[in-house]
Amino acid sequence: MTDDTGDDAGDDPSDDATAVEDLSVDRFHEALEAEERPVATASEVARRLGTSQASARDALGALVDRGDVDRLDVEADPVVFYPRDWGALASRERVVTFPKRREIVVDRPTQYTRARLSQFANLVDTTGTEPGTRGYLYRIRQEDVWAAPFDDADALVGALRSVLPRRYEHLEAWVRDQWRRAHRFRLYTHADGYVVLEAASENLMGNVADQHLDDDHLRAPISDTEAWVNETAVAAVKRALYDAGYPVEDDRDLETGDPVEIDLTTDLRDYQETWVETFLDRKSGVYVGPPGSGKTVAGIATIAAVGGETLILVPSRELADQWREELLEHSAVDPADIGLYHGGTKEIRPVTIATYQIAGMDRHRSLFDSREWGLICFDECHHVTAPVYSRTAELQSKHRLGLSATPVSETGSEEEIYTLIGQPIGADWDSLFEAGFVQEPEVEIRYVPWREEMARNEYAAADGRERRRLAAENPAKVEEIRYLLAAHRDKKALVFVEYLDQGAAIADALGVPFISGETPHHERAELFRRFRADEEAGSSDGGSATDDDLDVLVVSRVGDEGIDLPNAELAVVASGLGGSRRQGSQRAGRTMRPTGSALVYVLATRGSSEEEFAQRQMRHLGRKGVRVRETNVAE
Ligand SMILES: Nc1ncnc2c1ncn2[C@@H]1O[C@H](COP(=O)(O)OP(=O)(O)OP(=O)(O)O)[C@@H](O)[C@H]1O
Repeated sequence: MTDDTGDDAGDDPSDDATAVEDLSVDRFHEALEAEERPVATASEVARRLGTSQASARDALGALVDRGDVDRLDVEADPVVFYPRDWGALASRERVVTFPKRREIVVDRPTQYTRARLSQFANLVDTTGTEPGTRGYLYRIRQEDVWAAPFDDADALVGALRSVLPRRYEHLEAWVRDQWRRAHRFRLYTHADGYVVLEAASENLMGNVADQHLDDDHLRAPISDTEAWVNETAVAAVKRALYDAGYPVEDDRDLETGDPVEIDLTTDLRDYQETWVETFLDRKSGVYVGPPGSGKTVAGIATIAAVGGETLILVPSRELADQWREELLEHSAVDPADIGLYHGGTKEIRPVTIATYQIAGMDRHRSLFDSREWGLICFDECHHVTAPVYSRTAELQSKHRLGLSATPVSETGSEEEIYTLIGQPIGADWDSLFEAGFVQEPEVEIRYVPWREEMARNEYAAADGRERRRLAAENPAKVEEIRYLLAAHRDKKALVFVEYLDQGAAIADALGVPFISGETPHHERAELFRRFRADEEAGSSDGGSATDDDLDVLVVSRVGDEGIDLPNAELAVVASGLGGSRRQGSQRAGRTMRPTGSALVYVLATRGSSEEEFAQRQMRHLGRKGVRVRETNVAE
């Protein structure tokens, strides 16, 4: 271990006394800001404060003793210092920019700053445990710039400048470049009724469009910069150009819906108000929150605020009826203004609720395609299947709203949802748990259906141990694991399995390592080290994961044998429900940190003996005072 000593230790010692007295956490923070790094060595702090390295080190040592700053000794490197908690730095808002990474850390952001940032940046993470002391990490991604609700690049850059402490030329240039990309292609309706793709230059039409579009996407060129679009390929054209980095503006003319009068009768909670305001600003987005967090109610408030004809798409008829009831409960809408469009009922009203199934069918297409909806709301949007996506992508609407407990679709691609609906809004689950609106369970049992006919049949035909194994290895569990990891992407997770084949298959599907009894000891030790590494590395590189870090491990029984992974915050028990009760609660215990913030999800195949085991285990845990919740996963 090397200390950060010596380089300028010979400075005038009279500096030292003043520096030690002077160095407040605030000044340390200013030094970090100037360095554009979340950590700093004593030499760097000394340079920024204009004092000697030795005195800076002493002053930092004093801050460490007071508990405001932490230090990390990195082998063969100088010691680095970093604030223990961004939130403990000051009671006022603080914005630190890392322009190269296009990241912004805001400590105690005001509502204004959060609202502004949400227009052009994505909330990646929050740190700290108390709501009032949280640090917020935002990242500006290209799709955030593309979807930013501004009239022009100047207005967007103006918004950027209004929250950042100073100007960042490169960052602004990048933002302008991304903005430009999003305004190079446009679709419009020709006076004769057909759809035209227009490029900003001949070169774009010749190179970009030619390279990325298929022959059947365009019918014929109209000019050097315009082409006649095959009307069944509108969505495909939008998708292909989006993937090429050129999102298309859609200015097609469609029949305009009538205004709708709906008064909300329920008072929104603060966070719901923020969701709705953010949505109105952006005109599109996905409300992402845990089950029961009030997405439907926020959706109804959005319908009321938009006040235009609304199409609500839901996965099942039952949900269509439920939506109708919720609309009546939370708003003063006239029941005659709500139409149901599914199965035998085919009503189009100011607020129409239809199933995805109908929306994806060719013969109902014109009903949806021929008008411009004020708002389309995609409920449970992660369940939307690919054909429905391509169909609804062509639906024209002024506003698109998705509701989801996870932004990841069943095809495993969140890009799809972001492209077709909009950016996630309100993904900060922990604050909902903290505010007590939604109770975070300690253990949640999720009953997973069979999704593959073959697996279900095999199960039905088997017996004894084989039957138990097949229930344990239900392939639908893989999607469920993916979903849970995505919903908690900032948490370190362990996935426990009983069977080696299953472990290997899950690890393969997720692209993460699998540790079993067959894994050589040194490899196992190395993987555990990388899983634990983040906490330490987090302080030396500002929390961004290095290539070496592991966030997810699939572990077979060996994981149960007293290994110590204190930073695991999430456990998914994919199989092993036939095991002893002791083993079950041990698995739960493994991830329960002293703070009690770990979550355990137990997956049980619906209609199998796993269900019974899970319930028995649940009663056992319940008696021990553990909060347990049961959830049925939709088919
Ligand atoms: N602002 C509010 N005031 C009072 N009750 C509310 C409010 N928002 C939501 N609720 C209630 O909380 C419960 C959950 O709300 P809601 O159905 O909107 O959640 P959700 O996130 O859509 O849930 P799910 O994902 O299960 O569909 C409902 O009983 C609803 O009436």
